Amino acid sequence: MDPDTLVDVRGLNHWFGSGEARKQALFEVSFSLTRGSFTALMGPSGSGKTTVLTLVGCLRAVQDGSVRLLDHELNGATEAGLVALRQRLGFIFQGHNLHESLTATQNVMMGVQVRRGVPDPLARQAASHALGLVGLADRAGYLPANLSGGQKQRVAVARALVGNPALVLADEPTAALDKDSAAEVVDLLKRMGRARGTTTLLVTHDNRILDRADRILTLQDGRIARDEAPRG
Ligand SMILES: Nc1ncnc2c1ncn2[C@@H]1O[C@H](COP(=O)(O)OP(=O)(O)OP(=O)(O)O)[C@@H](O)[C@H]1O
Repeated sequence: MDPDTLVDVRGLNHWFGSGEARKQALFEVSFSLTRGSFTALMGPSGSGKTTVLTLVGCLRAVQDGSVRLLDHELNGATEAGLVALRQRLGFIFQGHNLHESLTATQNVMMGVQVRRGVPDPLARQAASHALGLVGLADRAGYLPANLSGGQKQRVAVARALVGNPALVLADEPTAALDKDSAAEVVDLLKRMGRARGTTTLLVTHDNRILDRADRILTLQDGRIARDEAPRG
């Protein structure tokens, strides 16, 4: 695999259900992601975007085809191997998924503490730094209930990036946000990705994100229908 390639997906097929209900969701999907790139994954509802994201994110087992991530083949990998790889990724899901009983800092600390053996003071220091980067230093002690939607999503961004992941996978991170907050969150992801060399794959229906992506992959009925680089 090219050393600049972080993710290489080849001939990926995926099925859901069994017996008569068995339905193919992905058909021979192939693409690769260069280190440090910011890629939007587009496509109509049901086209397979989340399925691709969860397969690349080691959240489901690869059934057929090849997914190479960080020089590991996911097809046939053990659960322990998948867990270890998952710990090197950052996830941002729609609706932020913050723990309501934990402060912003504590939520972000969880992004460090998924890796065992990180002492509390170090995790806290990293979390404070990450919250500063997303412009929330003055909200560090707030519970999610006291933050706006955009602020919560920025906490989620900080949590995803705090462990310095090689790859950030985001599933519709701006869906619940107004135009300005959405632009802010995307710019933030992009800027922090650039600064740290993080690769980002972002599933979205949001057309506003398109002109910010280095590359747009479009899925249609489980197949890659288009692969565009907007700025050539
Ligand atoms: N757990 C599941 N069980 C059965 N079918 C599923 C499951 N998850 C997804 N599917 C089916 O697989 C196909 C792809 O779904 P997927 O969620 O990947 O699409 P998507 O492009 O992310 O859609 P959306 O934009 O609506 O989230 C759809 O036909 C969907 O119904």
